[in-house]
Amino acid sequence: MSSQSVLDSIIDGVKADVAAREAVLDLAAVKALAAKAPEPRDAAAALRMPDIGVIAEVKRASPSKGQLSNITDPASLAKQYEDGGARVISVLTEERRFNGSLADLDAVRAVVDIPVLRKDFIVGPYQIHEARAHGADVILLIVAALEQKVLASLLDRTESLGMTALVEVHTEEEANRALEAGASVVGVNARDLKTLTVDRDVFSRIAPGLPSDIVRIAESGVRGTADLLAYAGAGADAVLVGEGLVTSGDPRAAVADLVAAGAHPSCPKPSR
Ligand SMILES: O=P(O)(O)OC[C@@H](O)[C@@H](O)c1c[nH]c2ccccc12
Repeated sequence: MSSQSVLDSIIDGVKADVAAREAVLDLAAVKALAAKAPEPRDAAAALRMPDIGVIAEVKRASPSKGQLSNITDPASLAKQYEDGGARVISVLTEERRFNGSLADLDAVRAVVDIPVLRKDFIVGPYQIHEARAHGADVILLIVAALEQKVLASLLDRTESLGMTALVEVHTEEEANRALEAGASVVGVNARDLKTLTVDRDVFSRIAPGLPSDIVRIAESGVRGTADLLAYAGAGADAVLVGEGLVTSGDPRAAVADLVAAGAHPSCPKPSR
């Protein structure tokens, strides 16, 4: 058997799940639903605001840790994140490894006023229209999972539907591909999706090389304010936090702590 990375095996499952959904609701039908969805909220503008933004994630489980939190009411969790000062809510919709769903996305989008990110492994246009149909304002595009032409066309499609693409990279080469595809919001994931190891220094190696007009998001590994400050020092506009919030016991307070650290005069500020 050839050696399959974690990412490859997740993508195989996602493709099977997308095919099953598309057999029930075809592309034309999902496009029609997307056209009737509420207008997208401007996430790029939210992320360009002063101070360090917090993107708070609804994350039940992960391939590296298994179950993280028994989230029975994702809408209430998202509302607590919003009350704590989050700028964007991320909702994992991948089912097999992250135990998420589009129902979680629906529930969250209905109760918050800030932009919502559909966090999934996007492999083709169907999921982009589907994200919009379920109210997503932002979608994640993972460079490591997409060929260059596909990445560029999915980015175009995302923007033509009025949404923002958060383009995720883990290496300099991937960062160059993201820029070449036209990304304006780049996320540097400290977690290598092929091996699941976390290295927070990946952000400080890649972010300074990005053009100054690019919004820079530091993803993964934020367990407290010290991690936020370190990412801010390396040029982050925002941090994306999952595990640290869902395991905190008080999600509103945990977000509020991060937001306060990011607004403190001693915190390095985005240079734009
Ligand atoms: O739970 P953490 O370490 O705070 O990480 C959040 C987020 O960065 C992580 O969930 C993530 C980043 N990129 C992804 C891509 C797919 C699935 C999940 C992710």
